[in-house]
Amino acid sequence: MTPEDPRDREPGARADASPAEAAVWAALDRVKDPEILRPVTELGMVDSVRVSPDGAAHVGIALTIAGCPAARRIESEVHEAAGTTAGIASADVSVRVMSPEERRAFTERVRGDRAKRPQQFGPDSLTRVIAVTSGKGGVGKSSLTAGLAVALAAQGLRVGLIDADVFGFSIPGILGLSRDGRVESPTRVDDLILPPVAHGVKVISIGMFLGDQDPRSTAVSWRGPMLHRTMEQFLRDVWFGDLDVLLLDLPPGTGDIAISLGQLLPHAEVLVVTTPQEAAADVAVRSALVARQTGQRVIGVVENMAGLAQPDGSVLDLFGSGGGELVASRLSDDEHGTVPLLGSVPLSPEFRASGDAGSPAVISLPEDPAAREVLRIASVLSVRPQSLAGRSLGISPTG
Ligand SMILES: Nc1ncnc2c1ncn2[C@@H]1O[C@H](COP(=O)(O)OP(=O)(O)OP(=O)(O)O)[C@@H](O)[C@H]1O
Repeated sequence: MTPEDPRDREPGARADASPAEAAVWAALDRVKDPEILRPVTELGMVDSVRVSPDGAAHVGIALTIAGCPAARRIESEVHEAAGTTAGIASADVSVRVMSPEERRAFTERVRGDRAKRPQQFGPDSLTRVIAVTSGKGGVGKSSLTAGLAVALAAQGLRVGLIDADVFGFSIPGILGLSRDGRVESPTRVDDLILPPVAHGVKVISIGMFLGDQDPRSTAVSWRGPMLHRTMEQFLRDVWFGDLDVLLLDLPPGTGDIAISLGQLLPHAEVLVVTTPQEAAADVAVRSALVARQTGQRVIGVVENMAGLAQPDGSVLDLFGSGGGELVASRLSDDEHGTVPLLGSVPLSPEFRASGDAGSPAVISLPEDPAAREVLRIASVLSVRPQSLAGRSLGISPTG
């Protein structure tokens, strides 16, 4: 046989496909790995496609691990894609687990050769990094960070979110990745850590690394060096792929994490969340000044928990008013320019309830006044601020 002899080729391989098989391959091009967000065909996960004369499609796939939720989802989406291809009467999918060699090749295909890999989010990275900070706890920083991340992803941006609030990690709950005391954990393929994806956002949280411990009753009481190492590992070993935006939910205040992240990500931009309470302004300003000391740039202030609309049309300013404006003006000076108040998110019981239910209001209740304001702030953020006025992020929406 000559090398060109078709009988030499792998049975079911794409190069050898009949028209019906080619149609199934094309349908499988649209099935994406739910964590890597790239087509399973491109990732080498489809072994073979065969269509018998009676229109039955037989698809063989190779997964890194079997039985995990992502694996079940890939299997069912492959089945659905093959079964609904025009001209296909029925479909079955056979699944096998990759060998260690195949897994190694897979991880290299995903992130490139370790030695040649650039540092994720380093100075040359095109990813915009936005750290969200606040002076006090409980001002809604995590809720806003999660809402902004989901809203940016809904605009078609590739978004990652690191929950660096080690003492009060609440992002998995808000994004529906935590149920009955169990937090969805990242998938590990050898030394590749793949973050779970929620509402289009790749999410990593300290709450995902507690093993069997219930996050509701587990306290992370680590000292500075341990926290620093964890943040370093999040930035280095968790594979986010090419992102347009990485959001970081910082713990409130000016502690070890804020300083570590300032050192690890000196080019990050900082968003300050505060309440309308003027008395809270000092502490919010201080959290922004720590970020500035490490070279980060404060791009704006968001006021949260502003006036609650009453049924009679009046507005109840539960936490006073003017706090956001005050923080923005205190952070504006000749050296740093004007720090804008990017928005004022009202109190909304529905916004809180949807966060508690793990279903962010920006998706489940986009007409809610708080959700609407978060969506508006996200659209302001997706255009570079003042110094590069009007310039878009330079990215194209993902399909
Ligand atoms: N605009 C809003 N209207 C009503 N409730 C809100 C609003 N924003 C946040 N909340 C609620 O306030 C509580 C605190 O919010 P969140 O956990 O986001 O605060 P935080 O600043 O991240 O707190 P910490 O940093 O201490 O973890 C949550 O129950 C959240 O649902």
